[in-house]
Amino acid sequence: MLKLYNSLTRRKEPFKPLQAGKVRMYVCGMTVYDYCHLGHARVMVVFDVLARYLHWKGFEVTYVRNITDIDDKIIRRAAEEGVPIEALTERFIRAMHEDEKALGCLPPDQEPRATRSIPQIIAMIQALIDKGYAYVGENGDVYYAVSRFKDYGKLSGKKPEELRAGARVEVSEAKRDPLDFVLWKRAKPGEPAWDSPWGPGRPGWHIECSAMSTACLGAHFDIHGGGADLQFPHHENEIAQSEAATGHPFVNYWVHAGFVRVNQEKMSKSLGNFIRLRELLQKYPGEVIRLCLLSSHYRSPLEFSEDSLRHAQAGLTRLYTALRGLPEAEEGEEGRIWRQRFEAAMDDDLGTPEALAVLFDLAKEINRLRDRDPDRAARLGATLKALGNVLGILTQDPETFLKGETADLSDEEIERLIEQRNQARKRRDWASADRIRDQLREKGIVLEDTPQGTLWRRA
Ligand SMILES: Nc1ncnc2c1ncn2[C@@H]1O[C@H](COP(=O)(O)OP(=O)(O)OP(=O)(O)O)[C@@H](O)[C@H]1O
Ligand SMILES: [Zn+2]
Repeated sequence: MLKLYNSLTRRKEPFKPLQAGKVRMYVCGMTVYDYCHLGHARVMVVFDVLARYLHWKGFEVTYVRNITDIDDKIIRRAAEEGVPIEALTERFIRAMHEDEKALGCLPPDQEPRATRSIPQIIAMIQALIDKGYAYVGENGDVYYAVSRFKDYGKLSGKKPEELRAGARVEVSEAKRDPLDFVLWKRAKPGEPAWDSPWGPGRPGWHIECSAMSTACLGAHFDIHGGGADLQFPHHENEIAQSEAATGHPFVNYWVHAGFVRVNQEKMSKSLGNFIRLRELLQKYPGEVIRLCLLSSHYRSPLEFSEDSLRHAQAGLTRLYTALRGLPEAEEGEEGRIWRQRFEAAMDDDLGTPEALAVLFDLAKEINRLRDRDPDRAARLGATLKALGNVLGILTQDPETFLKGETADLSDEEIERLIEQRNQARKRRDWASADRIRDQLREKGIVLEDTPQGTLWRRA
C-alpha cells in the first residue's frame, strides 16, 4: 500500500482516497511571466510520477494543475516589454507546455487559468464575506480575516500570535490584522480589471487556487501538491479560505516537493539564480533531466550541478544499453519479483532513488543473462521497460536514444580520445586513463585493449 508523507500530519500515512479507486489531485502551477527553470521541472516531474504511479496501481486519477496568468509580476513584466498581458502569458504558457513535453510529462487533465475562473473566485469571496470571514478594507481591497479561522496555522505549524509579533504592516494597506491577506485587489488606473461587487479589480493569488481547485475537484479532495515554498503562507491560506467558504474539510494529503537549489539557495525567478529548462534541454535530452530529478527523493533539497546531469546521462545510457538488441518478448513470471521490489520502493513515499536502483540491478541481471539465456534476458527487458515507463523513462527505442548519445562523438574524436588515453597510460597516469575510458563509456563507446592496440566499438 502506498504511503505518502502528509505535511498536514507531519508523518507518512497510508494513502486512502475519498472515493474508492479514484484520486483527485490539485497542484499549484506556474506564474507565467518567464521561462520555466529546473525548480518548476521538479514540480512537473514529481507530480507527473505520482499521477502515473497512482494510475499504475489501478486508480483513476484526475490531475489538475492551475496556471496563474494574472499577478503583479506579470503586469510589471508586460509593461516592461510593452506587450499586452495576454501576449506575454500566452508565450510562456506555450513554452511551458513544450518544456513539459520534452521532460516526458503527461499533460494534466485540467489546467484552469485564473483569468478564466473569475466568476468562481468572486463567488467564493462573496461566500467568505457572507459568513463573516472577509471584509472590504477602506482602500476598497477585500481581505480575509485570519483571526476568524480558528485552525489557522495547522498546516505550517505556525502560531498566529507568533506570526503577528513578527509581522510588519505596510502603511498603504487597510488590514485590520497584520495576518490578514488580500482576496480582491482594487484596480489602480491603467491596471487590468474585472468587474466585481467590490468594484473593478483582480483576484489575490491565494483565492485563485481555492476557487479553481474547488471548481474542478469539489470542496473536499485527496491530494494537494506544490513546492515546499508554498506550504506557508499560500497553502495555509488556501485551507483557511476553502474550509471557511465551503464548511467542509479541504484536502486529505498535502504533498510538498523540496527545493531545487543553487549554492544552498532556492532556485527562483525573483532571485534571478535560475537555469532555464530550455537551455539545459539543448545540452541534455529531457529524459536525462528527468532521471536526474528522480535520482533524489522528492522531499530532499536538490543541489543542482552539471555533474549530477552527467551522472544521470551515464545512468540512462546504461539502462538503454541493457535493452538494446533484445528480441521482442512478453514479461515473464520472473518479472513479478522485480515488480514487487519496485513497488515496495515506490510505496514508501514515492522512493524514486530506490526504485531506480531496482532498475539498475535489473539492467545488470539482463546483461549477465544476455549471452547465456537470451530469452530470459528479453523477458526481463520487457519488465525493465514497463517499470521505467511508470517513471516516464525508457520510452524511446534504445537504438534511437543511444545513437543520439554517440552522435556528438565522431570517429575522429573517439580516436583522438583513445590516443590521449594511450599517452596517459604510457605516463602511468592511470587516473586520467580511466577517466577517458569512463567518458567514452558514458557515450556508449566500449574499449578493448588487445596486444595489437586498443580497439573500440559502439556498444
Ligand atoms: N526552486 C524550486 N524548487 C522546487 N519547486 C519550485 C522551485 N521554484 C518554484 N517551485 C514550484 O514551482 C511552482 C510554480 O512556482 P512559481 O511560478 O510561483 O515560481 P517561482 O520561481 O517560485 O516564482 P518566484 O521566484 O517569483 O517566487 C510552484 O509549485 C513552486 O512551489
Ligand atoms: Zn496554489
